[in-house]
Amino acid sequence: MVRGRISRLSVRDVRFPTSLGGHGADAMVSADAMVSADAMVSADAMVSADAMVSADAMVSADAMHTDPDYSAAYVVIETDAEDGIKGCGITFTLGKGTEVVVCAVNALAHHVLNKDLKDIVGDFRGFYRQLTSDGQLRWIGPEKGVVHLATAAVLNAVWDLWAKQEGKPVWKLLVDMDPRMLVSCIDFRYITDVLTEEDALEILQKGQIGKKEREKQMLAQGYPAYTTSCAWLGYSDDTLKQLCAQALKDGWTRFKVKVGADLQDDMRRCQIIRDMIGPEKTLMMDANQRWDVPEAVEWMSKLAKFKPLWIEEPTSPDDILGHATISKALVPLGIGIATGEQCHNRVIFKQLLQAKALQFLQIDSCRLGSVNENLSVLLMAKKFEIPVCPHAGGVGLCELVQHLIIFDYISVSASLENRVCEYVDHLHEHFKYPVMIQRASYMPPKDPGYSTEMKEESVKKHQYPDGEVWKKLLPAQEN
Ligand SMILES: C[C@H](O)[C@@H](O)CC(=O)C(=O)O
Ligand SMILES: [Mg+2]
Repeated sequence: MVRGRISRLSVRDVRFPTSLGGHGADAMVSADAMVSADAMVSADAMVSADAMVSADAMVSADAMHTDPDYSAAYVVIETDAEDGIKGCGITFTLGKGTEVVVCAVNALAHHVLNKDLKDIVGDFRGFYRQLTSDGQLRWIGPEKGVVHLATAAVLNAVWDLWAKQEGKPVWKLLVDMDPRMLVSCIDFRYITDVLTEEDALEILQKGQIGKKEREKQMLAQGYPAYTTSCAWLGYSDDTLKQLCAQALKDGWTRFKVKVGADLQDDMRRCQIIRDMIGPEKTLMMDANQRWDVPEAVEWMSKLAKFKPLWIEEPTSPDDILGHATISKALVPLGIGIATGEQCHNRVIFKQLLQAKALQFLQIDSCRLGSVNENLSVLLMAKKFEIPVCPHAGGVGLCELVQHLIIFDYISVSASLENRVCEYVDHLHEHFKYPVMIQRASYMPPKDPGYSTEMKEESVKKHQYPDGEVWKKLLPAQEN
């Protein structure tokens, strides 16, 4: 039973210095500037202040994410109910970006404070619309960029609170929810030309057939995953080989490699990985928006010999027609286009689908407007029969998105064909309910909530700029 009035909202800037080990880097970092990847295995194995590399030292002219300190704007909402249950929400950012998102969360807070949770979830579409239509904040969106990341953090906290009060993990809350209620959480504004409320209801009603069996299957086998942990651009060949060998030992069969900085370097690294994983295992490539459209086609035609399943983010995430052109050129070579981790909202996804611009759709639990907007994208993907292969990694993205993709399989897609969810092996130790991977698959979480709650000691230690970790690092940065 949903209860309580939201009495408090707090938001904190939590940053992990992952860039020190080259983790998460999708841009080349000069060898001199690099700190050994081994130095940064966990937050506790912190590198010393001397090892801190200034961002400027790493940035090259065509840099993408050279120094990604994985970070989160971490929102906690409390209610006046006696149960003391809190809702925790995050959105994923990189370093400095967090302080901007924190401001936006504070600017949105008045929409949540003093609201009854039952009124929020009783008209979730209306509440979503209220947050995304704030008369003044809308101008710096709408439904995109910082303000939308902030919306995601707040709504993720609301979903966590709701699921915790119901005593269910979010995936199960969604699976058990009546299709009409699910539909009532979605804002269909701007997408009714491809998905109406009636279409959504029909898809969800069809999804009821065989639901119990699929739930059992998920609980027994989990949802298939691929790993991005072996081949960040910041890793040396030796680190790549070592991580790849370990991943093979651990049973991984699908691997993603970062490409796009230097063709000869890509050729060498892709050859190393193919040699290690053999011809049958799956290889994906990720360019993180590196190329212009013709360049993407040309570059990928050269990497085609390594048989990638997809090229991810070949160009600007906003260039829908550019993606369509690339897709037309590369699909005959057996390479699909994957994109979504920086897709602003459901409208961009709608157009990517309409333009046949992607073969794999990558939802992101913290970029779109939480579960609400992700539901609309899952349903559109189903309508267009495009497999959803979520973006995860960062900090907490695996924890959240597993709920969405497990729900998608049980209640929407009913298929595992060509579907796989990203996994990155960083920072899970900071979560109270970390993901569980078995046999290279996500095992459905059993704890109530959205797996968003962080350990308080981790938050305290990594809070920027006054957490213990940053107090040690910052003086070196200032020198
Ligand atoms: C900056 C991030 O690490 C980004 O490179 C992640 C990404 O593209 C992915 O996981 O895919
Ligand atoms: Mg990517």
